[in-house]
Amino acid sequence: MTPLLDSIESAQDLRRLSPSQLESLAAEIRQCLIQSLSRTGGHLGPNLGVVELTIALHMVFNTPEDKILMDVSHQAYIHKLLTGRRKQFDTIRQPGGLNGFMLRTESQHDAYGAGHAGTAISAALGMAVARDLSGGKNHVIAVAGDAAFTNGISYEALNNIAEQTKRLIVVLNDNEWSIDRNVGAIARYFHRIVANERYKHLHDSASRLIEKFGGKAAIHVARKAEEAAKGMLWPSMFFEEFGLTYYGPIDGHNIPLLTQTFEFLKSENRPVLLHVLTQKGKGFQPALDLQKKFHGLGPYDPETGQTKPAGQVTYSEVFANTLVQLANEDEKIVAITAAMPNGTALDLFRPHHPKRYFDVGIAEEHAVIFAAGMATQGYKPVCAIYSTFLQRAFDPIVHDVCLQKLPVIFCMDRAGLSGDDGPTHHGLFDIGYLRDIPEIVLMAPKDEDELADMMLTATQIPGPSGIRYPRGAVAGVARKSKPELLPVGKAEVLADGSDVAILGLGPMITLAQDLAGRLERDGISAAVVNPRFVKPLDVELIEQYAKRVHAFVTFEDHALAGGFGAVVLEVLSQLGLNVPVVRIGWPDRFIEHGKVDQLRARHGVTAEAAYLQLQPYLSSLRRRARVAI
Ligand SMILES: Cc1ncc(C[n+]2csc(CCOP(=O)(O)OP(=O)(O)O)c2C)c(N)n1
Ligand SMILES: CC(=O)[C@@H](O)[C@H](O)COP(=O)(O)O
Ligand SMILES: [Mg+2]
Repeated sequence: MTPLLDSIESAQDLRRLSPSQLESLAAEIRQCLIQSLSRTGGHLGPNLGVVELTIALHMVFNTPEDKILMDVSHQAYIHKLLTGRRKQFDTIRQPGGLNGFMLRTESQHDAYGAGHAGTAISAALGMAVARDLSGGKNHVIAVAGDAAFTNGISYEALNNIAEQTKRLIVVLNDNEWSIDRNVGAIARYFHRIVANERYKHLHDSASRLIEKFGGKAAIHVARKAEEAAKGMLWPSMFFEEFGLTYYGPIDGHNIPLLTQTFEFLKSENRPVLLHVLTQKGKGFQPALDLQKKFHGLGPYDPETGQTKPAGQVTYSEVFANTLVQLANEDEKIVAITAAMPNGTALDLFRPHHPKRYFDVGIAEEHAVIFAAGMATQGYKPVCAIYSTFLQRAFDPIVHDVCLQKLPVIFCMDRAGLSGDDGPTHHGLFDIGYLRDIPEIVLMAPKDEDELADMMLTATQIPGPSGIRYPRGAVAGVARKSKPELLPVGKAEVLADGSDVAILGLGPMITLAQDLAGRLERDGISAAVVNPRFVKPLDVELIEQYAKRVHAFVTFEDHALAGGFGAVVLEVLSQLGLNVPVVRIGWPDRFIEHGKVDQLRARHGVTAEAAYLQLQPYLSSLRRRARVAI
C-alpha cells in the first residue's frame, strides 16, 4: 500500500507533506520500486539511490518550467512517479508502457531524453543559455552520476559553463558505482573526498548546522569553514577551476538537508555543483549486496532478490570465453571495455588476463583511440562495445583506426533490437555507420560457433574489423572444439535453389530458412545463403545467383536504410543485373521499446512479410510449378 505516493499528482501535493510524511513517502516509493520492478525488471539499484534526492528536487523546483535533467536518465523512475505517472508505473519498459528513460514525448516534465551517458550537463547548459537569451528566470538542474564524470562530454560542457551562464545547478550523484565499480582518477578523487575523515567531520558538522538553522546563513558558515581548509587539496578546487562553486559532499538521503540546500542554491547567481553522497540500492539489501546485478535486471523475487537462473548461454559469454582462448594463444590480444564489463561479459575475461583487460570508463571515443595507440605497438586490441554505444566513436574509427589501417577488432554486442531499453539502445545502425569506411571488414555470425570462427579470423586480418552479434541467448548449435579461420569475403550456401535467393544476415538466417520452407511447399526452389561478410560482400556469389533466380530476399536485424540489403542492391546495380530484391529489416524510424518478437511482428521483420512481398515475382513460377506437377 502506498497511500501517500498515490496522492501525489504534482509537486504541489508534495509540498503539503510534513517532514515525517516525506520520510514515509520515501519508504512508499522504495516499496513501489521493489514490488513493481520485481515484475517488470528495470534499473532498480540506481533508482533506489535517488529517492530522497528526487523528492527534494521536486519539493524545490517546479517542472516543467524548471528543467530537471538526469544523465542517462535510467534513474528517473521517481521523477516519473512524482510527475503524474504513478498509475502507469507498472507498465515501465513494457510494450506500450512508460519508457525506462526520460522521454520528451512521454511527459512535459521530462525536460530532455537520454539513454546514453554524458549528455545531461551539456544539454542543461544549452537550456540555461537559451533561457538567458530569452530573458527567462527558470532554473536548470543537471543530475549526473559519478560515472557520468568519466565521460568526456561532461568535461566539454564543464569547460563551457562559466563563460556561458551565471545560473546552472549541477548535482553530482556520487554512489561510487558505475554499472561495475567506477574507474579512473576521477573516481579515486571522489573517493578521497568521501573517505577523508577531516573533510568528513567538517561536513558532518556543517550539515548539522544547516539542518538546525537552515537557510543561507548555515550554508555560508559551512562554506567559510571549507574555505578555511582551502589550503589543502580540498574537493572544491577541481570544480572551481571550471568556474563552478562546489558545495558538499552532503548526505543524498537527507531530505531536509537536500531541500534547504537546493533552496539556497536557487538564489546563487553563479554556476554551482552540489556533491551528494548516495547509496546505490538503498533500502533493498540484495541490491546493496549485489550492486552490479541490481544496476539493471529482469524480474526478481521481491523478498530475496533471487532471479531465474539464466537458462541459456549468451552471445556475450561465448564472445568472452572465446577471447580467453584466443588470448591464451596470442599474447598480443588485449580487451577493452567502456564501463560495460558485465554487459559485454569481459568480466569473464579479466581473471584470466588481468594485465590485458582495460576498463576506460564511459569513454567510447577514448576506448577506440586508446586501442589505436596500442595497435601501433603491435597489439591486437578487441574493443567490446555495444553497437549503440559505439556510435559515439564513429570519428575515431574512421580517423584513428581505419585511415591508419590498424588491426583493431570491434566486437559489437547488442547489435540488433535491444528490447526493453528501446530506441536509445537498439543496435540498428552499425552497418550503416561502418560499411562506408574504407579498410574495414564487417562480419555477422549466424550462430555462436561462427562467432568464435569470426573472432579467430579477425585476429588474422591485418587491418580493422567488426563483428556484430545480438543481445541474449545463443542459437544452441553444436560447438567445434576450436574455432576455424573463415575465407574473408566468402558467403556460405546452406541450401541451393534456382528460383529465389534468400540471404539471412547473422541470426536472421533462421527467418531465411523459414521462408525457404514456405516456398518449397509452393514448389518454388529457394537458395539459402549465410552472407557472413557485409564487407567485403561475396560479389561473385551474388552475381552467380542474380543470373539464375527471379528474386532476392535479404533479412537483417538492422535498419533497412544503409543496411545489408542496401549493399546487395548496390552490388546488383553495379553488376547491371536487374533482379528484384525484397528487403526485410527495420523501417526508417526509431523503434519503440518492447519484446523483440512483438516488435518484429509489428514492423514486418518476419518470414511472413517476405513471403507476401515476394508474391508479385512468383506468379509465373507458380504457374510453371503447377504445370510441372
Ligand atoms: C555512452 C554510454 N555508454 C555506456 C552506457 C551504459 N551505462 C548506463 S548507466 C551506466 C553507469 C552510470 O553510472 P552513474 O552515472 O554513476 O549513475 P548510477 O547508475 O551510479 O546512478 C553505464 C555505463 C550508457 N548508457 N551510455
Ligand atoms: C542504462 C544503460 O545503458 C545500461 O544499463 C543498459 O540498460 C544495459 O543494457 P543490457 O541490459 O542490454 O546490458
Ligand atoms: Mg554512480
